[in-house]
Amino acid sequence: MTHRSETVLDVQDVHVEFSGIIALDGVSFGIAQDEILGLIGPNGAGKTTLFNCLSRLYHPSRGDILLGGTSILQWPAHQIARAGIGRTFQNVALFGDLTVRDNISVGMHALTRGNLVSDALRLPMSRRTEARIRTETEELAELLEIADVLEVTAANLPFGTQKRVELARALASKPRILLMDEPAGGLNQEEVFLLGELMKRVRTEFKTSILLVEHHMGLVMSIADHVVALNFGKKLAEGTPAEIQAHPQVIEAYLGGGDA
Ligand SMILES: Nc1ncnc2c1ncn2[C@@H]1O[C@H](COP(=O)(O)OP(=O)(O)OP(=O)(O)O)[C@@H](O)[C@H]1O
Repeated sequence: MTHRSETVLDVQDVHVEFSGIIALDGVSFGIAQDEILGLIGPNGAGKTTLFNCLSRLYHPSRGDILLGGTSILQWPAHQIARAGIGRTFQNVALFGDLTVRDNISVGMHALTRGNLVSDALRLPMSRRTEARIRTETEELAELLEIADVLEVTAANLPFGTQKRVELARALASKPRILLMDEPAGGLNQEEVFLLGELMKRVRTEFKTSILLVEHHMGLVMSIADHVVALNFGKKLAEGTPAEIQAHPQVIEAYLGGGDA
């Protein structure tokens, strides 16, 4: 076992049931600071259900989820970015008719609040705030190698580029933890490799912990620091990628289910 630093997010004994089907059965694990944690498991293992609990779409019937020691279960889903949790979607959820610049800025507006009076009067943002958003948008675009398409309408971009725009938007709200739902889906081999490199750079530059739910084992095993394997709603194993790849029950779960 490698040493892991203090946890940022703690999943504690989470239990979710859908009219008799137990989707998660007492799952517990933690995500450390600046860590990329891969969450894997065969079809129906409970990955999406857990992801949806973390993004507050589902509410566990038992257990707790703590971010920086505070339960997130009181936060409504639409305020989760404010709580410090960013996310990307499996099929990319951008504002297709907005430019890349505006899509990224939207993520920053989630954090930028005027006071109640200026909100009520719908006063424009201060010039300083506008300038800051502009600079930060451009810095993010630079990092994610989309600076050359900042003024392009999002819907007109290739899927792989749209994914990077979505990642930039999620990072714009400066999350403590970033949830990524099958980011490799729909990408070719080279794009998956580039995505992995990008995620490592994001982690280093932003000090963001990343929870990666992913079927693409090559990606998980090459970039995750720590892996949690689920099966039938329970945690089967956790450890380094090498430990998980060699874990007899994990191998059995994948081979047994015919899912790789
Ligand atoms: N909304 C729902 N209503 C009823 N049952 C559900 C619902 N969502 C998930 N389940 C069930 O909960 C279990 C876990 O499903 P979940 O989608 O979380 O697995 P998964 O690991 O994400 O699978 P996959 O890799 O196929 O996406 C499955 O038995 C599934 O049928």
